[in-house]
Amino acid sequence: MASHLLNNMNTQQQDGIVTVDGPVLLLAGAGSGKTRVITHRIAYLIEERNVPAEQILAVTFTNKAAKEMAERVEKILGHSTLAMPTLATFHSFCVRVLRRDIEALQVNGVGLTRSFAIYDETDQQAVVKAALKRLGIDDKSLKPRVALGRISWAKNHMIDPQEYFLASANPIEEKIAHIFEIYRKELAKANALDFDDLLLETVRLLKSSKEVRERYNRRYRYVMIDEYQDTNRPQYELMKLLAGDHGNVCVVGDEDQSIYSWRGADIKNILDFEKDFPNVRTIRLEQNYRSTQMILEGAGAVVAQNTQRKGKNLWTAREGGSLIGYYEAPDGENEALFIADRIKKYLREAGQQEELPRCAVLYRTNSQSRLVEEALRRYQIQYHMVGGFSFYDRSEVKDILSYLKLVQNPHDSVALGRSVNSPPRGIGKTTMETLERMALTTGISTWDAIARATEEKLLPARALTALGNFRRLIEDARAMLGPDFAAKLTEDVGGSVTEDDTDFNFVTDQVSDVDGGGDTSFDTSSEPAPEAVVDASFDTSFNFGFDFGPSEEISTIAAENATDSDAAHGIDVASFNPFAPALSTKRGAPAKAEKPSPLAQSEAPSERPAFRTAGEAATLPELIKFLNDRSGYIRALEDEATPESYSRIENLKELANAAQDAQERGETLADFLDHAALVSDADSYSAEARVTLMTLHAAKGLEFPLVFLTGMEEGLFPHSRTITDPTGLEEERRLCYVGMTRAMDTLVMTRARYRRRYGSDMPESSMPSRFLEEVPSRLVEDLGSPPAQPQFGRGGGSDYDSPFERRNRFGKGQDTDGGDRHYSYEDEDQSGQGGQRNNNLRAAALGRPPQVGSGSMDNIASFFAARGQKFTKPKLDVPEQTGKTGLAKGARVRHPKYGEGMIFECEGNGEDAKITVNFAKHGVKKLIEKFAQLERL
Ligand SMILES: Nc1ncnc2c1ncn2[C@@H]1O[C@H](COP(=O)(O)OP(=O)(O)OP(=O)(O)O)[C@@H](O)[C@H]1O
Repeated sequence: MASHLLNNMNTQQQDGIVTVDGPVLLLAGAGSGKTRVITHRIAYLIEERNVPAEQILAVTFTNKAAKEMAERVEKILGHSTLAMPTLATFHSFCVRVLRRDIEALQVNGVGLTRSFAIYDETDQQAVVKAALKRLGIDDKSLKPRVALGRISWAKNHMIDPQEYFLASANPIEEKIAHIFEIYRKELAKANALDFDDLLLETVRLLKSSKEVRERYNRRYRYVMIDEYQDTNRPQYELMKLLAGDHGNVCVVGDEDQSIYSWRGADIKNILDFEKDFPNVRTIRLEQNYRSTQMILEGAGAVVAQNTQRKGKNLWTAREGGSLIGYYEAPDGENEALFIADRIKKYLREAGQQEELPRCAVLYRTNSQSRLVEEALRRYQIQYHMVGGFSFYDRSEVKDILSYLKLVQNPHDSVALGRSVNSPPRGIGKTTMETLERMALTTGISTWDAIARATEEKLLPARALTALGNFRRLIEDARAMLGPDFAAKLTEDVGGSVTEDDTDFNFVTDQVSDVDGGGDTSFDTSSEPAPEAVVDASFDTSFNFGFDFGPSEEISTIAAENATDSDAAHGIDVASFNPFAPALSTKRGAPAKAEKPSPLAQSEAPSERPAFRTAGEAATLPELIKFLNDRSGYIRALEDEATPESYSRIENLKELANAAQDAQERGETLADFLDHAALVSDADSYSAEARVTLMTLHAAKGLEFPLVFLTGMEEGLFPHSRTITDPTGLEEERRLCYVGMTRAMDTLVMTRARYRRRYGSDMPESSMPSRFLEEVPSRLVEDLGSPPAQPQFGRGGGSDYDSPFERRNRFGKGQDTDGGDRHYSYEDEDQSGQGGQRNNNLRAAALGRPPQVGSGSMDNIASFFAARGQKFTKPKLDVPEQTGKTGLAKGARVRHPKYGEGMIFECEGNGEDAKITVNFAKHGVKKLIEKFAQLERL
């Protein structure tokens, strides 16, 4: 059937789009248009096959990919449909399923409820630490992170604590099995799941409940799984369960881009798909539309060294292109400066031609970003870093999120542990230990332990008062989510309540809400909210949206009315939806709750009315503001009165903004917390950024006209952990392939001959990555790497002797324009007289003129001048200084790295004044005064 959706698609792509019935394996090489095929396939199902959108499910790995897919589908369809297919990540899909159906797993009413919490790594660590303590294991002999890694490994392989114990080969493994068991029980008690559990519990649910499974199979008639090569065992099982009897499952992947074995991904899933579904149709996408032939050939040559692959003949019509660039810097700093220089040039040149010049600097490990960041700052180049310290990881944000988690699920013991004394409210370690012991011995949650301790007066009066206040704070916040809260508030401020307003119904089905689907198999009928119990003495004096007045100690909800059950407050926190109007509109299914909330509009807080319609609960930003204030958190930060504490306050305000955005998207408290938990590193990628820094893992799926692949050194890439492990090494090679194939027009690979490791004073010599050797030399151009130097004071010989260099052109490029070039400013290690003399000797040996002032600012300037480029001295991101610090010859100084020394010589004046210092332990160093951080002794 000719369809406009097949326009501009090659034959294989067309096949991939129209083959919608039965199992399909789409083997898609890098840049071969798999995202394009998936999105067109979805549009094809909707437009040409008249499949209702809500019957389509596409699962990806990142929120970013899911979002992009949704946008692309909408664009292809040329309109936004009321019903959209479900485009979700594995984890978010599982959260939706569990938020709706997890209670089907309960046995005799025992089991997790829909208001379960999601534990992130910090929460998990807290549980593991407590388990270690309980077992009397020193956390230095067994690191919590290690134990957690093993637990996660076991879960990803679907091994339970007992099986783990039976298979354990040594006492450490046995201990981990015990920790695993405690960990499992603690999470169950806290009504919490970790990330791995989200998948495991969904699989368990779909396996154990035929009714639930069939409902999802009826709902999702067409299932697509992206990045199938990265699926682990639970994801594989989930795929099979979702494929159901209809078998309309299309998996898309590239075995050469499988890079997540450390997260349990099993490359066999893709290699064996044809065995799992004997009637599978396999389609190979082999035309690459992204990269030049040079880049593709280079990447292909690298990955061809792997044995675990099906093999593809990836080709491109983009013949030629520039050679793959290679630069070998003397050290990490110079590597970074080289990159910054190239980027500056690229942005200047490309900026005139391309609409949006974009480039990426890719590295194997996050810590490599530091030097590149510093160099970019020196060059005043703005950059965007993916995977830095996430907003949701900041301690103050985590603290307030813990309060919110507790409002959602008071049995979340980790959230309670985090918030109970933050800010300090006199609840000491001993009190908490007593409560935890009580919880442990009686099998109740810490929250319930507080109630019991209060009832039975098991703790000193002071502790009980403090705990009572804390408990009331949470109860008050929970009460804000109850329907009667608004009526109460309205009465108190003299507002009028209409009859219609009083029977507000909560929308209970979050799965449909999020999907926007109207499938009847997902009954979205509203459930009436249970009666709310709010004491008549409820204090409404705190003024929502403005100033929250008194802190917790004068909360007036009577303690006796603060009960533990969700129903007691008339809220079902899992299904509670304070933003029903937005939601109902989205779903096109008007409900009684549609009456627009005055507070659901984006008014500035100060413009909001101080009352609301009865039946309306507080909004999410109001709840956050209430907690910020009544917990005393903001006040404590204000009291600190430091720039740091003010910036923390700003972060908390930003959290309220995030909540406002969430509200406008129609999200519930549970959605908001889920979102905060599921935000991942890769999600911070911005397509508008001109310069992006990220790890190779995060770069998956992206493309850039210019890509730098840095740190191409043995031990760094491939990572030292994998060097003796053939399987690990193959994965590193795939990672290299992923990195290289991100480049569209230009690929530059760099390495440093010497690199500082583990903060060592002396940089260590490195060997070029074996992956460099695997790129045929005819594809490589040396970008002017300076010749290897004998390294002075570094204890290592020249790596010119490396077997890789001898065998490969990498690292032995012709130094076409002569000169011993260093992108170095202080070049402290070589600026001593001896170093200079030997550099010049080396230069002479290579038939080049001796250098003047090697490694100094002037040298850089002359280097650039020699290349016919204008050298603009970079402005550094450091406070301007006069350079006239009064340091003179003979003065004694201390340097942060070189220790004590005496000034030997001072040259120049002003901000570029240079100082030569004779350091007791490190000899003579020439430093630029304004950067040297010298302390006068
Ligand atoms: N038939 C086509 N004609 C023109 N351009 C195409 C075609 N198919 C794909 N492209 C372009 O090729 C590039 C790569 O496509 P896409 O991102 O879908 O590839 P991919 O297979 O998902 O890549 P990877 O797996 O490497 O991340 C995009 O810029 C896309 O627009």
